[in-house]
Amino acid sequence: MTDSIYITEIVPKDIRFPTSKSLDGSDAMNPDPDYSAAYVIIKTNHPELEGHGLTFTIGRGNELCVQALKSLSYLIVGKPLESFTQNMGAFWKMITGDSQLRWLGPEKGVIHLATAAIVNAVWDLYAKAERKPLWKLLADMTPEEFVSCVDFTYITDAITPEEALALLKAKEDTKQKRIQQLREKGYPAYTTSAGWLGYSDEKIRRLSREAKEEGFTHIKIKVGRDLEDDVRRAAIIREEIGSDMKLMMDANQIWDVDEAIANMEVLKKFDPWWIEEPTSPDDVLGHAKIARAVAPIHVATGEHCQNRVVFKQLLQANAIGICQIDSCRVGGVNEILAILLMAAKFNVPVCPHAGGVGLCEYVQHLSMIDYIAISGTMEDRIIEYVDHLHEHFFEPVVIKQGAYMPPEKPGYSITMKPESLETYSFPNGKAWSEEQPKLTKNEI
Ligand SMILES: C[C@H](O)[C@@H](O)[C@@H](O)[C@H](O)C(=O)O
Ligand SMILES: [Mg+2]
Repeated sequence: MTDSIYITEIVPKDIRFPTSKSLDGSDAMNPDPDYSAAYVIIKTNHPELEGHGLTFTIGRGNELCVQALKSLSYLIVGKPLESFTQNMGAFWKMITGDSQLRWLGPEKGVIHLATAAIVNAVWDLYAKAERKPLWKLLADMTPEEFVSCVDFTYITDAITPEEALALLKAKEDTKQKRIQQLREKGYPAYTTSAGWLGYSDEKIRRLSREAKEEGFTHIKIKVGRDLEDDVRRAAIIREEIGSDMKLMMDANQIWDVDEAIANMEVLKKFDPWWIEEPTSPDDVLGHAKIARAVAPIHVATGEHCQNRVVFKQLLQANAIGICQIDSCRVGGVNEILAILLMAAKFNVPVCPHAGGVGLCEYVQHLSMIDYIAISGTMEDRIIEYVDHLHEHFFEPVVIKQGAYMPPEKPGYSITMKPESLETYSFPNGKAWSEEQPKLTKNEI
């Protein structure tokens, strides 16, 4: 039905949540994030049909992404949706290929974050027009259609379209079984909500206990501000969760390479499953050195990995044991599919970065499509879950017994409620224009 749909306008919005007040989301590098979204609504000639998308930032500078969205909008406004959906790979190349805008990246930074918001909004619109959740839209594609969504530029030395096709064809016959499995049991989640760096020891203890009671089997803790603190906090969490549950650690880029190796030598006694972002996200060889030194602890990274090329190098250099795709750090669904295909070829499990605002809503679709059509397995795979801000979405994630249940409404699950968009609009929404009292230390 996409042929009669025209894109008439895009409406960008600067949305910010004052999460820094309660230190939700705090880590060694980012002590006081305000979870934010450069949000975009794609309007069409059908008033009831809109595409929604966002890119995640942590507050100041969100306006730069909003401006970049406006700059990109001329590439889609006035065009029929079908001109994109008939070849989604070509659509992505067009959006990232405007030479003047490309100069700002290429394919990295603010312009790429904004690209993700627009690309994801087009996928949301496409899925809504087809009346399917995004994961199902992709699951119903033939391997040929699926491969045509991917731009293989710069990655053919790691995976060719023919190899991708063979990989997808090998999973084709068993897709339905996995869809059924997902609908029955969901996709396992881990929680980061217990271990933010700004939380008190008592709060960490309580939240770890609650996470275990809620059925989570994996929990992530923030490290990196102070080694002694890390040891104390890890000991508290291990005390609460016991030795069966998996514990992951996230340093959010705070260490130099040798420092990461030395600190993990101390922290390894808590049996971490992975160390996430141990150093600069651009340092492929540094990650590889750390990975060799800390094995069998895995190195995980990706939330600040700027594009498929850097993911390719991380995989080629054996620098990561866990591939952490981020739904809007790279250029949206199409580029994610490229990374999922490469990770499957290199046999590296994908555990997406989520949390933020809207990231859980997004990434559940991506892990599900990885399971249904690409890797075909959930072994050593788990989706991050953070228990914040879901109430602002029309179709918030559903977690049952520590697992994400597949979304069933059409689209990419990212549509926010109008009242939330209004209240958290920056700087004039009520949440920002009315004086908010700061929380006291005890309330945190
Ligand atoms: C500032 C943010 O909350 C980060 O701490 C968060 O994305 C984190 O790295 C994560 O892995 O969830
Ligand atoms: Mg992280």
